Amino acid sequence: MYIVLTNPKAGNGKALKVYDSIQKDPRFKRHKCRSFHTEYEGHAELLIQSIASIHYQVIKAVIVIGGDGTIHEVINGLSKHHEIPIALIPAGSGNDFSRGVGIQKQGLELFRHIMDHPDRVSIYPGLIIEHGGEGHTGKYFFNSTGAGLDGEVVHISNDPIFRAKLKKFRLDSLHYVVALVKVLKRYYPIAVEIEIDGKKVKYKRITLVTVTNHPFFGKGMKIAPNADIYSPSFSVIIIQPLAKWKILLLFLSVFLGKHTALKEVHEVTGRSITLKVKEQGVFQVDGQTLKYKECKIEKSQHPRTILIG
Ligand SMILES: Nc1ncnc2c1ncn2[C@@H]1O[C@H](COP(=O)(O)OP(=O)(O)OP(=O)(O)O)[C@@H](O)[C@H]1O
Repeated sequence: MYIVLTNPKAGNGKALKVYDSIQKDPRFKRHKCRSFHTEYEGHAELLIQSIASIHYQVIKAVIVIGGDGTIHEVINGLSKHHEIPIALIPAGSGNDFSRGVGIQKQGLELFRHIMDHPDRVSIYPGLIIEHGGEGHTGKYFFNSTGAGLDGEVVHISNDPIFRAKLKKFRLDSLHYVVALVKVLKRYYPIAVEIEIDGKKVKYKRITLVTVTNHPFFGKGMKIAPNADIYSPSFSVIIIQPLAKWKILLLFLSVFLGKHTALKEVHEVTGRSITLKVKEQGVFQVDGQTLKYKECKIEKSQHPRTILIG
């Protein structure tokens, strides 16, 4: 049995169109695909957790139709079932994980490929665990996590009122750019202590720190040009304070991965990273925001099979 999980809101309804096309394909019935649609934020995680807890022995794969937010919920919902393969039919507005893992095909063609002869790759998701807070719970991530400017931009760009306003002016595809401009008006660099594989550095002021599994962030920006999802290490991008005009230059060059030429931008690799901010700060984790004071980031000990095409 295959579980097909669709977020009908992803990509402004694109996921629903993709689902409509694949459920008409004869393979859908032949391979015993069972479909579920998410109904609210966070639903994918709860839904897949309860489906997997009952049917884990017969699930051949979970096929996700959606974007980065949906796939993030799904890996966390499957945190007790590392053996279940996941496939993503990208239908979000950003689709950074799809770029990072190298998915080439789309929609119905990708579905047919996954059913007939999928390429199987194995990756180690990231795991972020809070230190010293109330939760002590971990979150898995496929893309990246970070604090500073990117946390603030994601925080604003996920605000439903902000998104509704952009939609009204048909600017929703530019939500990261508009959020960046908004954040820059009042943004102050943060103090952070970063420990990478046992080496600790205290920064009085940085613009952002991002720990990433693959190069892409915020709809195809090549934030960490040398990151590789198949590597056992993360890429860590540290950006020291920049003049505001230079942040815009950074923003323009990041799509080509050329921003690392700026002297304020550093890219290093590491397997075990601890981030400690002075006051509780906004972290983005796969485009969702969480508040931490201190957190540890490592690769999951369990590989996850991804079906791609
Ligand atoms: N029925 C629903 N109504 C409203 N929100 C939903 C629903 N189902 C899921 N969501 C939420 O929609 C959010 C966005 O989904 P997703 O990230 O997959 O699409 P996207 O934003 O278009 O793509 P991307 O993240 O790749 O830019 C997720 O955080 C998820 O929790």
